Amino acid sequence: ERKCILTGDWQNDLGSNMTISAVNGAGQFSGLYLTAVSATEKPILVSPLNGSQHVDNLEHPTFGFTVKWSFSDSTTVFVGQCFTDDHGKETLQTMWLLRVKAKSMDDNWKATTVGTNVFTRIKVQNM
Ligand SMILES: O=C(CCCC[C@@H]1SC[C@@H]2NC(=O)N[C@@H]21)NCCc1cc([N+](=O)[O-])ccc1O
Repeated sequence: ERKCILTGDWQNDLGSNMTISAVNGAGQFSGLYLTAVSATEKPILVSPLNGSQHVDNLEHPTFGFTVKWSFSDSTTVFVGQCFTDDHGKETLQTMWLLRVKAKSMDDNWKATTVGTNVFTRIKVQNM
């Protein structure tokens, strides 16, 4: 009964922020991701994301998206589900895979890390 469309601004437990644009009829979306943490010394920059969510049954839809990091040769894919509590508060429960560029095939085994992130909506303070 409570709908969860991913459009809007989100923050996760690491303090990273993401803005998801309009979700089209097919459930596809794009957006921007500003990570609060990184595993590289390079300056962190806003990075593009693309993904899709289920829109057939909007109750607690699953989704996935890919962040192509603009400041390092690495990629993260997030997959998860949107949950809405009895007060209408939405959370995104996700797991991610971060793939870094291995120097050689010998280093391929250690090039992917996994983790979880929970996102909540950033409420825009009204004046
Ligand atoms: O750090 C990044 C980009 C930001 C990832 C932020 C993550 S995404 C999941 C989690 N959730 C969230 O919000 N932020 C974090 N790329 C790896 C850099 C790197 C490291 C090594 N190395 O360590 O060897 C080698 C080559 C490399 O290119």
